[in-house]
Amino acid sequence: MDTLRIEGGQVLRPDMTVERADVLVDRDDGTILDIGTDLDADASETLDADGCLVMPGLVNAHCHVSMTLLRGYADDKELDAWLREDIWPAEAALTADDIRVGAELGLVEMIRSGTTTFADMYFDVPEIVDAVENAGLRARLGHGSVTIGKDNDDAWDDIEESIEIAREFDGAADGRIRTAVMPHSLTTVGEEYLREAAAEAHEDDIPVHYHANETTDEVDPIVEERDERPLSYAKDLGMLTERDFIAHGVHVDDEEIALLAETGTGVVHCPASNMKLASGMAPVQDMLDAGVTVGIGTDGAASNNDLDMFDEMRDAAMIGKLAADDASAVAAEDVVRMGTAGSAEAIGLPGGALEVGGVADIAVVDLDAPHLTPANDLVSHLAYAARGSDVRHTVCDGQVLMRDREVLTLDQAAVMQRARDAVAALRDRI
Ligand SMILES: N[C@@H](CCSC[C@H]1O[C@@H](n2cnc3c(=O)[nH]cnc32)[C@H](O)[C@@H]1O)C(=O)O
Ligand SMILES: [Zn+2]
Repeated sequence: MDTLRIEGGQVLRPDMTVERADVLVDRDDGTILDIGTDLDADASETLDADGCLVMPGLVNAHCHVSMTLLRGYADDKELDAWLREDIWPAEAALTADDIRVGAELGLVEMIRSGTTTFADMYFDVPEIVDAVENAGLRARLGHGSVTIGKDNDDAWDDIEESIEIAREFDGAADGRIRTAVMPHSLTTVGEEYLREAAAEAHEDDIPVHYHANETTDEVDPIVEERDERPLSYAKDLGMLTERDFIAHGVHVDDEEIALLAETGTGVVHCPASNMKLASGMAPVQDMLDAGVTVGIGTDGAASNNDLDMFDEMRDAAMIGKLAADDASAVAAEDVVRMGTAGSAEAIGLPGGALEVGGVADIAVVDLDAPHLTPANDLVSHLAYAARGSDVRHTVCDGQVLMRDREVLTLDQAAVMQRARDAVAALRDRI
């Protein structure tokens, strides 16, 4: 058997306790064979975890990965103006090659910061599928559709593309890639398109993922026009089911929180994006109390401006306390759970916990740093003090994607240079 042993570290268990243990991985099927001390099998490969914390790979549950190219391109604006004035015109000029290199840049960034799994809404998805397949991550990918401002034929074409992409690539990369149908949001996609997209997705057991209740500008028109809250509208459209997941959920009232809990719909909290675009503060503690499945996502790099899930967990804890006006809200354990198991559950992919028989999606965090000293509480450190750059090794599906801070599946320097060149050419075109 082809095995990998991660040895000498401390291991974060699903109940958020930490114990000294080695982890033995079956590289053939990508699962964890054993966790403990004195594992006797001779491993084909070892990773040194002395002085490190071995934790589940982080799960970035909402991203637009190729937006790394637009990092710092337009800042300091609220959502609607930012999208319409800056982002959508720039995205209209992106080529398939740009999408590819932007995705690879994002994947390098994720691997370097211990993210093994992500959910992504973008376009030119075949490029992203191929990049993910080669880079070795796990992902739920989809084509984001917008219908406002388009004639009926173009609108249906965009919806059809989302459905076809989802059908074509579900199960790609030996099952590491799953898909979702991804209408952009409840206000940028018209009612008949949303209804059809959800019906077609669910016919094939494919989830629906969309932005919802991100800003009051998005909520108010729905309430005015329909006299119902956005998530009640989404439920009528058949888009609020156990397999579906929404991004943001900032402006949700108590009834909508109850709907999310009842239907089992996942919510992806994106704290940095919500702060940067001044969208608002999501009532995360209220959602957790109601039993809603909550994960964490970075959103695109242009509204963050990085893909570091450690930053995101800290932001989630901080803004969660402010929103609840309670320093005990959204505690360290809660954010670490949300950034791992909560995200995995929300997007319907395996991972987020280190368990025998579970997938071997693992981040090894180097604790030998001034900002992680002393080791009073390692879960606290993951939530409040660690950074993506503390990650030393990253493993996904049993394969080592980064060893001793060297990314093995992508040529980091070449990807960065191609990204710089792509953006120089893009700026000339715009
Ligand atoms: N097919 C669509 C593209 C949709 S992809 C998903 C879109 O979400 C956009 N996006 C990024 N961050 C956010 C956010 O926070 N809220 C809403 N949309 C966002 C992103 O720029 C991208 O255009 C089209 O042709 O316009
Ligand atoms: Zn988004």
